[in-house]
Amino acid sequence: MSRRLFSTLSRLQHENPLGLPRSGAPPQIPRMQRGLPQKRNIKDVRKVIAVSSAKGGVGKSTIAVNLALSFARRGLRSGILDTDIFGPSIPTLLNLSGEPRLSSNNQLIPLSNYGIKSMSMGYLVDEKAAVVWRGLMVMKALQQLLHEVEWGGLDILVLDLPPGTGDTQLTITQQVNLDGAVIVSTPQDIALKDAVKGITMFNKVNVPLLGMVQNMSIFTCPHCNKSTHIFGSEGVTRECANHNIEFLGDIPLHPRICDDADRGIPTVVAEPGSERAETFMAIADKIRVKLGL
Ligand SMILES: Nc1ncnc2c1ncn2[C@@H]1O[C@H](COP(=O)(O)OP(=O)(O)OP(=O)(O)O)[C@@H](O)[C@H]1O
Repeated sequence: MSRRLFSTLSRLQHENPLGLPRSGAPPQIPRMQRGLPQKRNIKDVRKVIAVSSAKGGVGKSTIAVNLALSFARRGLRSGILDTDIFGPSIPTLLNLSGEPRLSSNNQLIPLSNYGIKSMSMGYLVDEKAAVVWRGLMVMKALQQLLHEVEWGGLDILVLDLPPGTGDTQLTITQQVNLDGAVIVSTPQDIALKDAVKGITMFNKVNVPLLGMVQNMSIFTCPHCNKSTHIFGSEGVTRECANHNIEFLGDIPLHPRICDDADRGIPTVVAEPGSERAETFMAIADKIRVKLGL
């Protein structure tokens, strides 16, 4: 972990983990700066996109990592930044672990696998430690993940956003110049309601919506070959039409996608010739063209 991040977090975490005043000592909380922070570019990165799903568990990280890998397969210098402080998935999905090294100017050096660079809170702290973090610690950690990583020249960086439309998502959209956002949803009404919240948030902060991806839309039984729309079929296309957003593609519910993710070899790498991998590639191509890459 970066020395600065280490020292700030340890101070906040160990001296006063819940921010309660101690007798005789004021809480060790850094002063907040007044006003909104300035939006900044991420250094040495040409295009930055966010993959978001206001609802949890709909496959956002799976899609984000497969998109980053698809960009790399097209010859782009690609990376992924896992901004989920409380439940980072990227270390598992890329089968990576260990502490990142520091560059000579004290920046975190990304960990790489399958031809993409990655950074995640999961490399820096034990997941159990972050669970008790207060808002300020989360914001501080996030700021460092966003602006203290030495990407060393990327064509595209995919930000894997945590679920929701709260503080973390707003901080990211307010602190980073995003070139666009991709919304992931299942076709289920309860997921779509949250997806619409995500659309509203990105519209409010003037981040262009690159499109929506429908995940887990169809399941084909390997025994009888019958296809079923477990969560419905048209939900995402309907919301795309309602909000004038491009429908980017449909990923099926398939046990191989889940198994490959769990063993740290995402679909695009594990079964590159499969229809599923081709779908990820086709979605990445649409995004690439929209971004002019
Ligand atoms: N199309 C799919 N077919 C089968 N399993 C899938 C598919 N997409 C995602 N999964 C599985 O669903 C689970 C949730 O996926 P994932 O972690 O990508 O979702 P998420 O939206 O990022 O979740 P979180 O809210 O925790 O960030 C994982 O076990 C993943 O392997």
